Amino acid sequence: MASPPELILASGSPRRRELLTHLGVPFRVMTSDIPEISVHDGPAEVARDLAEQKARAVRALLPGVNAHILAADTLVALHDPALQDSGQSGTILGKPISTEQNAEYLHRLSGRTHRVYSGVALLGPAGELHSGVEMTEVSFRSLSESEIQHYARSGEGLDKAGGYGIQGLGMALVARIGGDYSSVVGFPLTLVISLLRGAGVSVWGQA
Ligand SMILES: Cc1cn([C@H]2C[C@H](O)[C@@H](COP(=O)(O)OP(=O)(O)OP(=O)(O)O)O2)c(=O)[nH]c1=O
Repeated sequence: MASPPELILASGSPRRRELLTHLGVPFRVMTSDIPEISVHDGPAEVARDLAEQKARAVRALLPGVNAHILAADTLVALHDPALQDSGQSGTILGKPISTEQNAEYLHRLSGRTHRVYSGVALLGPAGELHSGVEMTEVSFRSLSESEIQHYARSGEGLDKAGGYGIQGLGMALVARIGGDYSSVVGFPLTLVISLLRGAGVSVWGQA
């Protein structure tokens, strides 16, 4: 009887590792560098495509290994209707390169609603690829300059899309969210569970 495929998390994110641990499925972590892709699709397609690229990049490091490879990508897109006319709606905010840029992001998010997209890809041992995207709307309260500077100087936002972490100090920036919280943190558990079960992986005792 062939052993079942192992699960590999193609991510260096400690948050993704922690969230996957909640599902109780044994896994190991492997990372790779992917080329930043410039696609002209919307943010949902970019997130899905980057997740698929991450999974494929780790698969390339493991030729012939009997494994499911799980990857994700999270991005923040401005969405406020008030930005429509200025053409800014849909603008993607990646990880800030400095605390100054982090503060600039917070100015753009302050008092507005934006969308967080998390793409997830699961690449099976025979190359079967299943993926999906989860969108959560996040509304920031109106932030004062000193609050923006205080948060940017904390450094919490520097390794996070949009320059904030809802699971940390960033919780104090948020007025409300509409949708999946785990997706904002970077790993939409509902989507991950459905992809894993779809591939025959048992989660919480149910395949
Ligand atoms: C919006 C938001 C993003 N994030 C994180 C999730 C992701 O880790 C990160 C977005 O960058 P990603 O490129 O999605 O992921 P990563 O570089 O951290 O890790 P890897 O590519 O190896 O999987 O931002 C939070 O932790 N909290 C938040 O509130």
